[in-house]
Amino acid sequence: MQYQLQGLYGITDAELMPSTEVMLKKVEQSIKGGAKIIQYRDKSSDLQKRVEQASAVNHLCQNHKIPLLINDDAGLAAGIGAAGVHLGQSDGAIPEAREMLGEQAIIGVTCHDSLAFALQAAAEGADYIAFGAFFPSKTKPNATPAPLELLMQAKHEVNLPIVAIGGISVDNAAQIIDAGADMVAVIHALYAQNNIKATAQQFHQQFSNRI
Ligand SMILES: Cc1ncc(COP(=O)(O)OP(=O)(O)O)c(N)n1
Ligand SMILES: Cc1ncsc1CCOP(=O)(O)O
Ligand SMILES: [Mg+2]
Repeated sequence: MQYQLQGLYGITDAELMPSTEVMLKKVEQSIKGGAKIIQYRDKSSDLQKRVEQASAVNHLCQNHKIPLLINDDAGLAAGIGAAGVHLGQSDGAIPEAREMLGEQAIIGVTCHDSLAFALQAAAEGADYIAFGAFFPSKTKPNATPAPLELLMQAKHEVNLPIVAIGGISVDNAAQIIDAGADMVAVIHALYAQNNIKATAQQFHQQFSNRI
């Protein structure tokens, strides 16, 4: 299936979603509010939990025709038939992930604050590039800071959809989108909210204003 790589990109979080049931409810609310891509991100080594949760979220996403990407783990993505994988700079090679997942899979790559990483990811066959953190992140306080101007520069120099991540909220998303981001990836400012659907709608609105 061809997916639209634009809009709100929700990323799951083990602390904000302490059970699979809570995870499914929160992710569904975000999709109903307009999230276009979901990532399953769990940094634990509990393989059984990871398989169970990733499979459950994958079913939910498939029902809504939304792609689920698995963070870090192309093997898990292949095992549960997810739409793709998100790879950091130390999470394995793009060609190997492509081999495991196939031509249709979405492979996203973390580029931190580096245009050189982005150009390399593009040359190796990535489907999107991700920069950040653009703002202080509650989820990942030590993430490399990235400047807003990088988005505009990448827009001109790399022919791939761009994800911005790190401390993005409904209050600062507009400047990120104006600077050239095609997607905003959000954890805390989405999934820690009481009304996740309404928050997702607010993010979605900021993209709709520009389409
Ligand atoms: C969409 C998106 N962008 C960046 C990241 C960060 O990936 P990585 O640098 O590998 O860090 P971890 O998320 O694995 O801690 C991401 N997950 N998603
Ligand atoms: C995984 C990751 N990589 C850079 S910042 C970040 C966390 C994003 O979470 P939040 O939206 O809560 O800042
Ligand atoms: Mg990673």
